[in-house]
Amino acid sequence: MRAVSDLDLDKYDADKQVKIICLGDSAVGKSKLMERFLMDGYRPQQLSTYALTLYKYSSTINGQTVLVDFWDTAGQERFRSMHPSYYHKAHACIMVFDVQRKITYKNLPIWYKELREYRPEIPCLVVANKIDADTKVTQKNFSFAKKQGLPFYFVSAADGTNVVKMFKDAVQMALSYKRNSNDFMDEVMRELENFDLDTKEESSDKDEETQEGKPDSA
Ligand SMILES: Nc1nc2c(ncn2[C@@H]2O[C@H](COP(=O)(O)OP(=O)(O)OP(=O)(O)O)[C@@H](O)[C@H]2O)c(=O)[nH]1
Ligand SMILES: [Mg+2]
Repeated sequence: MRAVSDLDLDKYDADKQVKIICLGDSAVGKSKLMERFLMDGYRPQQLSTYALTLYKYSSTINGQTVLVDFWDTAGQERFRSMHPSYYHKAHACIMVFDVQRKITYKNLPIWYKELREYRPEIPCLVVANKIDADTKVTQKNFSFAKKQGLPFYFVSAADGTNVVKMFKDAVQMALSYKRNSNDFMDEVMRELENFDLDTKEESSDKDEETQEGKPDSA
């Protein structure tokens, strides 16, 4: 088994190579989302059976090939803390919770705090997964993302809803961050404000959180 420190992190300095990490409680669907997105044509490359999985993705954007490494872990999540090298040189973060388990939403501030300790500036997408399990859930107002000024996505790894859009945005944001440009991020934020997902408007100002920024378990 290779230790994370053995990985060649310098490669992420190359122009068109980005690293995107995934955070969130255990069983929210991080791995299933990656598998859903990468299913056709890209096979996950497993570096370690229990510590870290690296999913390789390449895409041609404006005639240029972009290489993306999606980092995914298992196991450590239960401590809600990652090894610093997990964050090292990451260009974007996908932060996932499970709409079926409120606690995973309430834990987002813990993940977000640690992310910002290591990577204060990188784009971070907030992802509500498993919306297939409850069609009404998209009417709920999960305000954490809005409060933090982060892009928010309702997705389902099971039926694929919004998965490609979310990942493609993540790649673009990572590239845009690498180029020190906020243009794409601004564009996405504008677009998501008008994004409808074929459902009703979110109307209520009600919050899923009981205490702002204070999860009820730590
Ligand atoms: N209904 C439904 N179930 C899902 C969805 N995504 C994942 N699951 C289920 O949730 C469970 C956990 O998914 P994983 O992708 O393994 O979760 P994870 O976040 O990678 O979990 P760890 O590796 O333990 O951190 C599995 O049983 C999946 O089948 C989804 O969109 N809808
Ligand atoms: Mg996993």
